[in-house]
Amino acid sequence: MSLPSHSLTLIAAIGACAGISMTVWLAFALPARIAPRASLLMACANGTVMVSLVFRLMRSTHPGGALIGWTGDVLAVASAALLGMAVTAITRRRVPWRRVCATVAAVALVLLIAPGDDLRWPVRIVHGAGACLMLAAGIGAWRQLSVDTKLGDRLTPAPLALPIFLLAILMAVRCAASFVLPPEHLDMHRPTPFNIALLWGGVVALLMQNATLAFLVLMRLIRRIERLLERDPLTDTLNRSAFHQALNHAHAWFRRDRGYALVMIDMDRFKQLNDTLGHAAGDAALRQMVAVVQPCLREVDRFGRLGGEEFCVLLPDTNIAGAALVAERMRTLIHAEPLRWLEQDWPLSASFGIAEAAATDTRGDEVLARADQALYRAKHLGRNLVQA
Ligand SMILES: Nc1nc2c(ncn2[C@@H]2O[C@H](COP(=O)(O)OP(=O)(O)OP(=O)(O)O)[C@@H](O)[C@H]2O)c(=O)[nH]1
Repeated sequence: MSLPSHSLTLIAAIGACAGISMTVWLAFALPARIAPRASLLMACANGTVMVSLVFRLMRSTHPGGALIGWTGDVLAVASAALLGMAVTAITRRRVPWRRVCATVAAVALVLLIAPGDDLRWPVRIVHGAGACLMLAAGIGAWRQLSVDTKLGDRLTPAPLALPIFLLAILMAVRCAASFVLPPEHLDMHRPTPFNIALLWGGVVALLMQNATLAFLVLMRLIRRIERLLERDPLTDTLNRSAFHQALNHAHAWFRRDRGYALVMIDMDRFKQLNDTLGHAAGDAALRQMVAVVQPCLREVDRFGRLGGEEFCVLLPDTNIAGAALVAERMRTLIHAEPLRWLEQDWPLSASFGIAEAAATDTRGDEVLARADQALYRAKHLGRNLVQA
């Protein structure tokens, strides 16, 4: 029976895929500086795959070179560890450097004391450890993608974690094969159907892994750009256009029987603060006000800056009585914490106007206009007040 391809061609294909991927990830990490930490780890992982393949091939051509074989094996485990760390870097923030380095060092030590003349031992140790590392990375990626609400609203974790699990399965299969197959069949040079199938799996898994990680990096980038487009840079609340979008969305739901209320907030005598303490103090007061009222809000509430020192909070599923309670709590908290600036305290306060969506409102802007009128009344009645 003629085999579909020679194993050496497939090993070269894995090396070429790893080399091309390494170059792309290096371009991501260095000139483009896109997710530099994860990209650099992916470049190192692919580079290590390439170098380890060369060393492990040399083991067959230099059968006596125990050090060559050992280096190739350690690099193979290191490549699995680096791939796992890259996945962690892109899905989580903290990479467990110490734990992974200790695992690779322990595997290197075990490989040193294992019988060098029997290929089954390095295959068991390298692929057993590699499978465990990839499994841990896959589970970590799955968990993180399941709880990551920023990505979770668009992506499901299964297709993203799948290539990592595929690599873990391939490594586990080769580890298991070392208990069943005769040692000479474990040499990947030999074009046995098992080796060919495993090598094809390696090519596919490597390509899928790189494509998935690149996709995740791009998703993060898109999220960051979207965030920059919708956020106010000073206070990190929604900017005017993003808030209006949220308001229109809430009003569309209101027509389907989901009420909402608005709370307009305007800092009192802010011009005086700016003129006395300076613009930087004014900016600090705005940031402090936002930080102080944030704990009063639920996750579904939307907080936006409409301009200057004027803000608005959208409270879904809330009536006017609920909005009054929230606004009163905010008012008390703002007033309780003066701005500490250059060793002096400046009293802060804000006025509030609240309104609830009514059946006669055709657009969200009409509710906003009512909240604005209520705010005007609060200012007119002496400030530091909530008005409906
Ligand atoms: N520091 C700072 N000041 C701002 C910002 N945006 C607007 N302002 C200032 O906010 C002040 C708003 O002043 P007014 O509209 O007169 O309001 P006010 O002094 O708070 O008076 P009342 O609302 O009636 O209590 C102006 O001096 C603006 O220059 C900002 O981003 N940072």
